[in-house]
Amino acid sequence: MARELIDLADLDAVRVYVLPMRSRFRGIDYRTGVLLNGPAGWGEFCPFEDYSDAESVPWLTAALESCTVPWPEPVRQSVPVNCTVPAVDAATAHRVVTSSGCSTAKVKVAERGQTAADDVERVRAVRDALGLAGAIRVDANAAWDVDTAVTRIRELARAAGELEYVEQPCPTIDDLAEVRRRVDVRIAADESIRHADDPLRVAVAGAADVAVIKAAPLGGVHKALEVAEASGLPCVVSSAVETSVGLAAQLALAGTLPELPFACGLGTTALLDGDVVADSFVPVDGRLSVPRQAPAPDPTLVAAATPQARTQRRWLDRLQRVDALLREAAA
Ligand SMILES: O=C(O)CCC(=O)c1ccccc1C(=O)O
Ligand SMILES: [Mg+2]
Repeated sequence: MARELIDLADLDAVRVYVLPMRSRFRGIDYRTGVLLNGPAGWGEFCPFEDYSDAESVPWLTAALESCTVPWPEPVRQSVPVNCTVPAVDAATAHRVVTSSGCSTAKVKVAERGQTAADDVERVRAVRDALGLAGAIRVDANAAWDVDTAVTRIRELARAAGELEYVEQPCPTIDDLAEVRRRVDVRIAADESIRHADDPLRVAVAGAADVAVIKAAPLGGVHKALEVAEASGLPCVVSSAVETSVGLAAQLALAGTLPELPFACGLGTTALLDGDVVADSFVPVDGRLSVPRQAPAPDPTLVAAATPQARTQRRWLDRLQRVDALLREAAA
């Protein structure tokens, strides 16, 4: 596959966008990225601002894959998704769930500056909004040590009635394995599976019940499918809070996995205030369709999301530097 061989100068369009987040998420209030148009359509390059150029290389590989080669044949036409509840107050959490129409919710917990009681209240509100039939998973983004994780998971499981899984309670694989032995809630690995060259089967075996995979940081749909297979675990595809252009690749991945036993973390356009495509990927009855290619941005929406020249310059420079690294790696 010659997807990384396209010259950036040969792309038909390169557009920088900035969209506000509805609530602060992962410490950010705005999402920024670059939309690329190539021979096979559109792709999105949107590594978080704190990522190094080296860490951003697979994000560019994924974006170029999307605009230069077709995705593999999907095995399903739509996928169930969760709504994502940021570390907001209980009333807001209730609204987020109710307005999503999803029957699975992923709740952010262990946010810096908040208390265990804040998490319990948020999870109670989410259960109230979902009803007993809904599923609740929580994501601690590696914030806890082992003992804290064991205590908090038990508290949150009680508040939720039942937890479907807890995502990345602790930073290391060894910690995950120990927490997994001590609680009877499933453990999902997310941050532990960020690089396609992580020695997966060995690393995650015994430490997790579920693997969270993302097309962009793993270098695209094809690469992420290999990672999924190597993990030997049931997989959940989760977004990087892209626009609908980048989300399309994640949906292609979710549509192609041989097994999809859990809802995916792809209901995230709700986290953004706006989109760059007219027909935004908003879940209907808790599901999203699997597209065959990324949707084309709407010129009016892109114009409205275009930042000032300084921000454009910064992102185009970043794109050039990461592209240079990608070429070095391919040479
Ligand atoms: O999985 C979801 O519901 C939404 C995506 C999400 O939580 C996320 C989005 C960007 C970066 C990290 C994460 C994460 O899962 O930790
Ligand atoms: Mg996570």
